[in-house]
Amino acid sequence: MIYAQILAGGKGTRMGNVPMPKQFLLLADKPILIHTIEKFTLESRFDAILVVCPADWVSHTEDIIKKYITDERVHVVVGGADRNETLMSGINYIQDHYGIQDDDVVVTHDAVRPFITQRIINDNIIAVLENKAVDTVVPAIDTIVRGANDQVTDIPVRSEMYQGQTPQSFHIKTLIDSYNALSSEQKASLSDSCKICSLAGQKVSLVRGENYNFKITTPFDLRVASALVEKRS
Ligand SMILES: Nc1ccn([C@@H]2O[C@H](COP(=O)(O)OP(=O)(O)OP(=O)(O)O)[C@@H](O)[C@H]2O)c(=O)n1
Ligand SMILES: O=P(O)(O)OC[C@@H](O)[C@@H](O)[C@@H](O)CO
Repeated sequence: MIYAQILAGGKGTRMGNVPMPKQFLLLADKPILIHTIEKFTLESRFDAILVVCPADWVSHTEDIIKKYITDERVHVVVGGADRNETLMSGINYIQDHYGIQDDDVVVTHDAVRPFITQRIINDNIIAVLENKAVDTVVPAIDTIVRGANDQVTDIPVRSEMYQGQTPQSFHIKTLIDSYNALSSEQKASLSDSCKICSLAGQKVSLVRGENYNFKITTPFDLRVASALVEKRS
């Protein structure tokens, strides 16, 4: 089976003083989350599309899905305290509702990257059917500088530097085994799901993202996203 998992369990604290987690804010005529779900419903190879949201936003999430989406593959799942706990809540849902087979894979995506393209989804599906873990990246445009205590400690070669996006796609059994192999300190330090696999010694393949597939994190990002949507329509 090929699953999609949309990670919508965050609080959006960097968005500042807004009335709801950023994934539920309107982008033009509908919530950011709905734009993202729509892109996944266009892909017929997904057997199920899980939307993992905060526990106290389940009924709101169900309401907006009912309003905007007619695809019966979409299911709402309760997320966790951090992003990887949310990811694993979705995996537990798959285990409980469908069972996990040897060749099952999942394409996971941030709810707040609504400009994902069908090309990126397709490349992730193709890559994850041949590899255990896949990351979507764009080449670093700025030079990346490593620093500590107000001092430069390293300036890595830029052509080897990328910025991580999502989707991040996994062979599900490998993801579970890799996650279970981590210590609780390692789990707490992760800001990225592919790192689960790389810390566990798994190879992670790269798929080309798009600058357009940016994450809406701050009020500035929301203004850029709104301008892009308005220009398109
Ligand atoms: N417990 C969490 C935390 C984050 N996410 C999701 O992971 C994606 C990317 O994370 P980020 O931009 O960091 O979202 P937030 O954690 O909501 O934002 P912030 O860090 O500003 O609070 C978002 O779609 C967010 O909903 C999640 O599913 N579960
Ligand atoms: O570190 P942040 O909380 O901004 O983001 C966490 C994740 O969303 C991030 O790991 C993916 O978007 C891809 O790197």
